[in-house]
Amino acid sequence: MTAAIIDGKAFAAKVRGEVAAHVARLKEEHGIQPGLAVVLVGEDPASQVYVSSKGKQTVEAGMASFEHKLEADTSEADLLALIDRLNKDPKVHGILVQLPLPGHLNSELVINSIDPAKDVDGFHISNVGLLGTGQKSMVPCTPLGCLMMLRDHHGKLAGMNAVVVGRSNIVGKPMAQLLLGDSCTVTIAHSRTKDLAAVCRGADILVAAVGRPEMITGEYVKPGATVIDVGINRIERDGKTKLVGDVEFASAAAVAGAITPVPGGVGPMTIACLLANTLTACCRANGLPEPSGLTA
Ligand SMILES: Nc1nc2c(c(=O)[nH]1)N[C@@H](CN(C=O)c1ccc(C(=O)N[C@@H](CCC(=O)O)C(=O)O)cc1)CN2
Repeated sequence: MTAAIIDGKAFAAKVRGEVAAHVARLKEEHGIQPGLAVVLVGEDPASQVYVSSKGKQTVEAGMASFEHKLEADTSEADLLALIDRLNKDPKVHGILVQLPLPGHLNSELVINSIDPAKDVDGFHISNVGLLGTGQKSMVPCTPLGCLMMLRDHHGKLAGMNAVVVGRSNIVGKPMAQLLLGDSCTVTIAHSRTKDLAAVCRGADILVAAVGRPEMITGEYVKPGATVIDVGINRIERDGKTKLVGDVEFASAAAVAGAITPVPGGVGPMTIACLLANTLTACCRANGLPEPSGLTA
């Protein structure tokens, strides 16, 4: 079998187009412009690229972008004071603190200081609890992007066996909650799961979010399964730096029914869903109906 490629880049462009159309209507009919504030602490090169893409795509969607770039040695008190100002700013509907933060800053404390209604990353403990209990919340962008691609590919997901490899708070756990919300039978597997390959071979939907380059090979894939690769790993190969996922693409694609590539799969959906979440937060803040198809 040769798998169909799920084109995240094209799908993300479609989502961004839908967001932009909603934003234009919000402005025309209500005089409201959604605003997103992104906070970057330090100079991590990958984070700088992601933050700059976020700012560019926010503006392209017709939203206001507020970028706050802070020195790597910024104190926790100064960062919390900035978040407090953004929480109170009516022009700001979404706040995102780019991760990872420098080691001297307490990420949990910082994230939990964001107003949950403006927490467009969906990482605040209140949003985690709301999602876990099936209530309306802000949903983490990467898992939301994966869910959108899966729904687009399969239609209904009810009754499918889903295995999520990875138990991070940012991807693995919320991904499992979302799949459960769509009535999948969900297994969360991880580095200490016994016979991981056999567990994965039970999956109709296999989500790889382990953070280990190309760990999931074709041996882990059930024939015809849909494989979603969340990994973004930079490796050295043949003297060059290469971006690879957590899935060994060639061997997995030979067995799977559908697969997301890296790059061009889940990654672009992360920023598209950030824009969708900012729009959703703005609609909620103004008591307006939420855009359909752009939330979980
Ligand atoms: N506060 C947050 N921090 C981080 C998040 C997040 O969702 N919220 N996720 C990642 C980084 N990230 C967004 O911030 C992100 C990662 C990758 C991509 C992407 O489009 N990747 C491309 C490849 C780009 C490249 O060459 O590096 C792809 O996969 O095609 C977008 C956003 C960690 N931090």
